[in-house]
Formats: sequence, structure tokens, C-alpha cells
Amino acid sequence: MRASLIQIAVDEGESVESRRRRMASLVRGQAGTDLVVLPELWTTGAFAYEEFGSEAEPLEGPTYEAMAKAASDAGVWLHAGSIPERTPEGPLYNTSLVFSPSGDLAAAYRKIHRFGFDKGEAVLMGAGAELVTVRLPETVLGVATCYDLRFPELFRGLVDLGAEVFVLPAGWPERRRAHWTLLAQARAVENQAFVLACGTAGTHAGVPQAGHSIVVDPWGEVLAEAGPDEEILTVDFDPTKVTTTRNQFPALKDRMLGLQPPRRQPDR
Ligand SMILES: NC(=O)CCC(=O)C(=O)O
Repeated sequence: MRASLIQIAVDEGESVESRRRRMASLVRGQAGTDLVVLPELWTTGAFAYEEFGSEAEPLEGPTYEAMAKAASDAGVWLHAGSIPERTPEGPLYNTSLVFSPSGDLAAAYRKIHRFGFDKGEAVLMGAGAELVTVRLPETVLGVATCYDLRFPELFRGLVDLGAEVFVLPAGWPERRRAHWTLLAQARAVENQAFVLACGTAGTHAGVPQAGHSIVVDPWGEVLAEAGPDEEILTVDFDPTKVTTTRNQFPALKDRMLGLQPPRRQPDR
């Protein structure tokens, strides 16, 4: 399989509309690739909290329309990163969209772990509650977003649903780049799965972005890594390596489920 991760720069100097047009054209340029992956909240920037409300769009809004068309023009599976989704019920969600090569929506995933502790995304957006996988002809994708990378139980849940390739759009800051690389490799090794993690470049809301989109194989080896600037990272990988790795080193079979807390010791 060939995958391309489009690490776009999200800078305040460019309007959302211009970046949307530019992204559609970059996706159209990926014809011949099987799977294209975009970053988290690339219309606004993941840290541009003040833009979330004004730039939020319904699920089938302008980004959906532009990306559905770009996917079908290029004939690729497109993980279109995420949008700030406005819902009729009220809350915003950080929602990822996955399109098939015919431009149909194959899946939508609302980010489960919101970043910011008691501010930012954590208070402005609602939390998703459903794990999402997408069946491709060659493999099964497991979908997660940025801060989710820090929560291994989510990825185990995706493995239990059959995921072999984790696709993770992100807007990860330069300040914690070491965690990004380490956690991407950890999720790959512990789950014996591929990790395709696509971040942003540039600086928005005063937060320099890490870039360094990365593809890791089920043995934890880095197959490709971008630099800090805008870049399209293209990689060829063999999804059957997941089954081979899981058969040759069957650590997932040794999972001990349902561990109990320690029994209380009697007071002496
Ligand atoms: N957009 C995010 O989820 C940022 C996550 C992050 O900065 C971190 O986990 O560190």
C-alpha cells in the first residue's frame, strides 16, 4: 500500500478558505496513492481555540464537500483529518472524516480525549464516545486523534475491533515533540500495528507545531519521518506485516484481561 501524509502549515497569515482550496489541490495531486492522511483541525489549527466557534461547520459543511470531491477526483481513500463540527444539539466536536475513493463518507470519528485540562478544547468541545474502524480492501484502519495517542487503552480497543493500521491526525506542538515520536512507536510496538501519524507545520495561536509526521511499522521501526516544515510524506508499506508480526511474536495472546485490584490485607 502507498500512503501519503500531507503535513500542511497552519499559519494565521492564510485564510481558512485559501487553506481549504490548497489542501484540496494537494489531495488531488495524490492520485495513484491508496490512502491520504491529513492533520487534525487543519482549517483553524488545533490550538486556535478562539476560532473554533466561528469556523465550526456542520458535518456536511464546506470542508466535507471539498474533501469528498478531492477524494473522488484523486480516487483515493482519504482520512481528511478533523474539523470543528457544529451539531444541531449544541456542542462542538473535533470530528475526523474518512472518505472512500468514490467520495462517500466511510466514517466519522469524534475525538474521545480532549486536550487542555480545564481550558481550550477540553471545555469548548464535547467528548466522543465511540471507537471507529474503517475496512479497506487491504486492511482495517483504527482511527484516533492527537491527544488520544497518550491513552493506550483506546488503541487496545481498536485492536479488539480488528484494527491493523492506526491513523492519527494531529496538531502536536514542537514543545512535546519527543513524546510524539516515543508514543507513536509505543502504540505500534505494543499493538503490533502500523501507525500513520500526520501533524501540522507552521505556528498558530503562538504555538509552534512539531511537524515530524511519522510512519511506524508493527516492529516499532520508523519507516518514514517528515521534517519540521510543510511536506508530503509518502511511504510504501505491506499491511500483511501485521499478521506476520503477530504470529511470529504472539505477545497479544498473552494479555491478562480482567485484572483485579489487590485483596485488602487484614490489619495486624
Ligand atoms: N491537539 C492536541 O490534542 C494536542 C495534544 C498535545 O499537545 C499533547 O498531548 O501533548
